[in-house]
Amino acid sequence: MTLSNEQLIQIRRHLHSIPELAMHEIKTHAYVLQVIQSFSQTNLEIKELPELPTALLVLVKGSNPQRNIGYRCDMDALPVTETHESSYKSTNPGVMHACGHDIHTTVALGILNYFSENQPKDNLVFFFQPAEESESGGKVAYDLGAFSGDFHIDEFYGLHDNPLLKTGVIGCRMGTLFAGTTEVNITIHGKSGHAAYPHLANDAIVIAANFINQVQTVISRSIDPIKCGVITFGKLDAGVIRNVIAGEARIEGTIRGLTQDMIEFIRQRISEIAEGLEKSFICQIDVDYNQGGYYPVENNPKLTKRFINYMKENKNVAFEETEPKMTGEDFGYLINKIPGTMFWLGVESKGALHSADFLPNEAAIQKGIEAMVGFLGYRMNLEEE
Ligand SMILES: CC(=O)N[C@@H](CCC[C@H](N)C(=O)O)C(=O)O
Repeated sequence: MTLSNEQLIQIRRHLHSIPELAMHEIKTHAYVLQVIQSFSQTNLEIKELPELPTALLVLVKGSNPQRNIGYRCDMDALPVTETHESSYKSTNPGVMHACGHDIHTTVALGILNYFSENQPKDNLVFFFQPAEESESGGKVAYDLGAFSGDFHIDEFYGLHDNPLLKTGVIGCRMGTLFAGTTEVNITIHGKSGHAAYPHLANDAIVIAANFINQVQTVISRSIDPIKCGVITFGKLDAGVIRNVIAGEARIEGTIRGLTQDMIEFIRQRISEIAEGLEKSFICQIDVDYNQGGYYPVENNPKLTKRFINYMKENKNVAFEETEPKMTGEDFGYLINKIPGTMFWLGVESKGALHSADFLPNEAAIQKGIEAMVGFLGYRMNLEEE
């Protein structure tokens, strides 16, 4: 049975009501599996990964396969408390689909549903991925050998929703779509003490303040202004009470650049600043970096040219050429290994990605499905040049 627009919206709303953090997508995985099991199973094969139990792969067997085409969606949510009131509001306190992965998953289910009813020519491999926001679920799956044998992938596609594009618009570009990122954790070891005796302590909060201010000069003063980079510290923990000097501070952040060279340059400058502060404040500063799978999202030239041309020429699709953005994605790792294209789907929300008032327009779901079903049909009928 082909899912109606109403059913797709119900699926999205159910997913929205059960958001789960990276690597904990247990209810989401069970629900997605239940939806897939309601589809015609004639040409479907489901693969689970015991070492990555919230992931799911589905093969749709083609009628005359020349290749395996992959389609990936991510399923995890964020530690954000939703502000919008609705009948499908998050039932998991403090967790919200604030990045639209509920939309991504529903679009993937819609495309899969279509091809379960209309056998494709090529094999299609759907990857329902856990842990995009952290912990690199895509990389973990790849490194576990998920995309091997019948589930190998020759070319890979995936989307991200975009609140700044009009609903249903497909956005893409040749080259780099998203930045590469690196998570950075800094622990400052000072010495705690009485608020009245600062000379007998070593205030980790003062060191953290200096560290944060100095690091901001990396972007404003160390990098070529024509190129770009981002350093955001989203979390700072220090101290226990107003009249005890903090002995330790912990800062968590993310570094972004459109090239791997830029990311490495920023890392080096942060380490140099930490070393300088260790000397000037006579303290110890540990800096840990973790890039995981968040490589720059570099679209494959041949596949992306074909994708963009199709979207531009299709009268039912509104296409926009987009600028690179500093968002990260571990799809960057997957398309570093397997040629692929990532694109945006406009969802026109006043609230930004990662914000408590993110409110995507659900009408984008059907548009995304139609654009991708159309593209895959076209791509499968092309003779390979
Ligand atoms: C699309 C999006 O918002 N992706 C996340 C990816 C997280 C990357 C990693 N955990 C980091 O923080 O560096 C993003 O924040 O851009």
